[in-house]
Amino acid sequence: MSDDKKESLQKLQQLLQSLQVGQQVSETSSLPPKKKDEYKFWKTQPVASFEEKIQSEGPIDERKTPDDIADSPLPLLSSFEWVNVDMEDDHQADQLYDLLCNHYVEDKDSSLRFQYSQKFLKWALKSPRWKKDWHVGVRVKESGKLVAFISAIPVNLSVREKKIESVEINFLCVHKQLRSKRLAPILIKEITRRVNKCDIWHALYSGGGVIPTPVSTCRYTHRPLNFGKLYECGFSGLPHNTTKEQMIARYTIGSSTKLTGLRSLESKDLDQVKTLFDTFQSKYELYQNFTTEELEHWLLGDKEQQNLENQNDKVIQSFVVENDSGEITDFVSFYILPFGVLQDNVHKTVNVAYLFYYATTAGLKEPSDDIEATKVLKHRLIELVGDVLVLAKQLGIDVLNALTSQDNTLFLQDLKFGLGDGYLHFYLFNYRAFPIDGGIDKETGKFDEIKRSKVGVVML
Ligand SMILES: CCCCCCCCCCCCCC(=O)SCCNC(=O)CCNC(=O)[C@H](O)C(C)(C)COP(=O)(O)OP(=O)(O)OC[C@H]1O[C@@H](n2cnc3c(N)ncnc32)[C@H](O)[C@@H]1OP(=O)(O)O
Repeated sequence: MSDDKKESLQKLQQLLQSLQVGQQVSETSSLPPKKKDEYKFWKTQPVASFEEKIQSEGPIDERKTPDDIADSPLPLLSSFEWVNVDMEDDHQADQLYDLLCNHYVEDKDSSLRFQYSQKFLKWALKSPRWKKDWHVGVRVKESGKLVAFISAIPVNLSVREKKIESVEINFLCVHKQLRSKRLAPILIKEITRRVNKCDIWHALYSGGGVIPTPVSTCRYTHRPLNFGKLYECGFSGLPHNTTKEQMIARYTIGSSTKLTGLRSLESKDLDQVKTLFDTFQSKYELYQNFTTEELEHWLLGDKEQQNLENQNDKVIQSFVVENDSGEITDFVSFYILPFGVLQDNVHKTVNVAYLFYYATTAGLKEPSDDIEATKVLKHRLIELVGDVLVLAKQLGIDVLNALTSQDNTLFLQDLKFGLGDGYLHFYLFNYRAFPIDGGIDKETGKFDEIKRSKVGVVML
């Protein structure tokens, strides 16, 4: 077959892929596209505007001090009250689970919704240096019902060469019956106030909808592991002229991992993993600087998960490759976050895993030329994530999702990840930054292994 023909066949396959896999959940997909002046809240906030030509990077607002910040929250309607949701109290953690389970992010046709378990939420919200005061809820005074939530956790970010003390904002949620009443801006102002009171002035957040102004945009991709179930749930469709059996065969994977020395990550590996990770991450333009304690939390789980009898029940799964000399040459991790199937279906959940952090020594030292180093890295990542597919399948995962961030575009196609229809936009609060490559072509939304992403953060 000529190269031209091969290329057009490949393009056709990619197109088919993008049509068939993944009704990706799109956060804030309810937001209609708006003209820039219609962002009534966001145009009052220290964020870059759409039309702005960034001249230099740095904070937007002039430096304030915590004393300049109001001591009390904005008032709510008299029937509601501000509360801290205590994630150490199972009953309150359950109320948050309930709110998110019924009102958080859904796909476009409301057929799937993220199902963050209590275990997951405790891990996500109680990372080192967490504060109860940053788990902000709104309750109905009379019934005590939790109807809205927003959270922050502390993070030490790097934006290119600058280190920025920040928070990561997540789990913004308003009960469906209270939507479109401008409660979200009040929650955002309140979390900003509480974070500013701690002398922190910047934040990282992400979402599926466009607001002013993404610093980077990545795309979701999906690798079916149980095509039959995904098809039955309506998560994946059948491409023209194919049968379910053919698709199942296409996505079949081996039953055992291939890398010699691959095993679960243990606490004793953390120092080595940290050194490896720091080196690997520093090539990105947006990444988090983790302490060893943070790495332990994010890769091994909180104490509750570390103490689980069956480690397969952990929402975070991490693995290392150890060579004959006892050196850790690679690590890779994924987290598990099911979707609840909302419509009447034989299946109640889709078991979804998301590729999380990884690092490898491959391509770091030898060979020295860039093209060769990339080939070595690509080859290793195909092996490493290839084994993740097997490990995830063994845990009963139906689909592995990955963004086009990190070095993912090097292996996505080889490992049969298909383009989803969801994007993830990354935002910085009170910080102007030049755009950061998200691994996709801005015009077509397709990924390209030549154009690698510079985004090294992964958000839950
Ligand atoms: C220094 C520290 C700083 C800390 C703060 C940093 C910033 C953090 C920012 C938050 C990062 C969150 C990260 C995550 O958790 S992303 C996950 C977001 N959650 C969901 O998608 C769950 C399902 N949806 C809902 O619960 C509601 O629809 C939400 C709560 C999203 C909006 O409620 P509602 O639909 O009832 O709307 P409203 O009438 O109250 O308000 C309308 C205004 O809100 C703006 N809006 C809507 N959705 C989002 C969104 N996802 N990020 C930022 N802004 C958003 C919108 O443009 C409009 O403003 P403007 O267009 O008029 O200007």
